[in-house]
Amino acid sequence: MEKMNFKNVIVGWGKGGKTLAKFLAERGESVAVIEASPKMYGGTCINIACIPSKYLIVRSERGMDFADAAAQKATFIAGLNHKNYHNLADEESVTVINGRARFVANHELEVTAGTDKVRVVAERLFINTGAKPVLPELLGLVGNPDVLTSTELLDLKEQPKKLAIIGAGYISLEFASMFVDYGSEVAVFDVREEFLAREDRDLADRVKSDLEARGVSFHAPVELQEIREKTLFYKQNDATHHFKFDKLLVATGRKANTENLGLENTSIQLNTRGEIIVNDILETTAAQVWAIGDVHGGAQFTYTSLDDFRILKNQLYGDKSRRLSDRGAVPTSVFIRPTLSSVGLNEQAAQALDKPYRLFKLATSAIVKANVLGEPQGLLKALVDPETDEILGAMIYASESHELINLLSLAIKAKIPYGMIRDQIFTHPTISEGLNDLFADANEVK
Ligand SMILES: Cc1cc2nc3c(=O)[nH]c(=O)nc-3n(C[C@H](O)[C@H](O)[C@H](O)COP(=O)(O)OP(=O)(O)OC[C@H]3O[C@@H](n4cnc5c(N)ncnc54)[C@H](O)[C@@H]3O)c2cc1C
Ligand SMILES: NC(=O)c1ccc[n+]([C@@H]2O[C@H](COP(=O)([O-])OP(=O)(O)OC[C@H]3O[C@@H](n4cnc5c(N)ncnc54)[C@H](O)[C@@H]3O)[C@@H](O)[C@H]2O)c1
Repeated sequence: MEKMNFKNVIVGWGKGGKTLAKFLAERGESVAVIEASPKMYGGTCINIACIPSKYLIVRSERGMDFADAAAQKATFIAGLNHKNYHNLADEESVTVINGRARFVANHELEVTAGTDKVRVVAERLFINTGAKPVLPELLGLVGNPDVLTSTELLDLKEQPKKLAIIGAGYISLEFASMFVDYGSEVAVFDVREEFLAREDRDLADRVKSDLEARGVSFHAPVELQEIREKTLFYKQNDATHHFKFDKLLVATGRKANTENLGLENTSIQLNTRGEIIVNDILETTAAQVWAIGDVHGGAQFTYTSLDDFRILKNQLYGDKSRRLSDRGAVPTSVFIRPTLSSVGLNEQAAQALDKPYRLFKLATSAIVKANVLGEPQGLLKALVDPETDEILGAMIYASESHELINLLSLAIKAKIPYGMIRDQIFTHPTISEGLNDLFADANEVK
């Protein structure tokens, strides 16, 4: 069997890994990137997750027809995939190896593509294999052609008229918000009673009632019983109900992609959730082997995978000052309508930590731009440290909050006192100028 040797090998074309590969290539180091599927050049985000979903979401909000949006999306994503491939493959010192990698030893992999096999030996190894959907154990789920994960749903060419969704997390809410805008009937089922459990109740309740007002129905807590062809049977309040669907989306979380990776042949250890154990600088339990992105657990975002790259770059070529533990508050955005974004501590987290806070609240309807946009629904909240005046956390449920939250994230990191944002000049009319008002004395909740 052919044996290839490289200084650096990256397993999986994830966000952090592809950025690292480019960086290493620009330094002239030999790099191999092993990717299981040509459809995934560029990784999960651009091919089957963030980008295709946001492409379709934006067009649903513009009133576009689903089939047209889906066709345009397919062309757009094919272009991104192509661009991502060439971004690495055209580098002189990069070798793209097509096939599924499996460890045979700490620094040796066997890569299989059809009947072809090669051995790849690496001085330094970076595991960036991402995550995959968790499927609940439910009779009739596996093998049902109308039961889909987000990957297959994003590939549909025709709009499902009736969409059932199992799970009420990030993926579910984004798809629910999008498909009601395309005109589908959407019903969401969750085993957990509490909606968006990590959010403060005032915000979560508003998100739920706004989605309900737009036509999404929520059923929780339910006990899922079985799926028979295009019908979901579930129990709620001791009675059995059913929902007939065209397509059913399973969105019950994603788990680290470590199965069948041959890690039993190495000293790379997993935790009980099957995630690769890493230390504060992303080293696994094997020397000269690192893990990047979803595969090592924690927050599952493209931008945290990218930040893993920054840590590795700093640790391997910089002043070794960056680590996971200095990442600070990671902002998040759920791309529903309007967007729900947050960073840092919310009220329930502050209370759990016994952390004193001053609370500021503003209804989105008080921001003129939100009314101009025709999206006055929503709420802004911020927590401030009573001693230092620093912002502890912010939650914005308003149009364009996915942009605004990054400004607040920076303010938290830079320890900017809230008064500076209250008195900052912002352009008009914008959603950002709402921050002048949010932090005004009159909006402090005593
Ligand atoms: C529907 C959806 C929407 C999302 N929206 C957002 C969003 O808006 N914003 C956001 O930040 N995050 C979003 N996420 C999460 C985000 O997509 C992931 O957190 C991110 O892509 C993880 O990147 P990664 O670097 O860990 O690896 P990935 O990008 O997941 O890359 C892993 C790669 O490894 C390959 N691979 C796996 N096993 C092997 C093997 N044995 N051999 C060779 N190759 C292998 C895979 O084919 C894949 O290409 C979304 C996720 C989903 C599912
Ligand atoms: N905008 C973004 O940044 C974005 C968008 C989509 C996904 N993502 C990432 O992808 C990850 C995965 O998303 P997700 O929505 O699959 O997971 P999630 O963890 O956000 O939500 C899973 C939901 O499924 C429910 N659930 C679990 N088991 C169930 C069962 N057996 N029956 C019914 N309900 C069940 C949970 O109660 C929860 O509400 C997210 O955690 C996020 O990190 C990010």
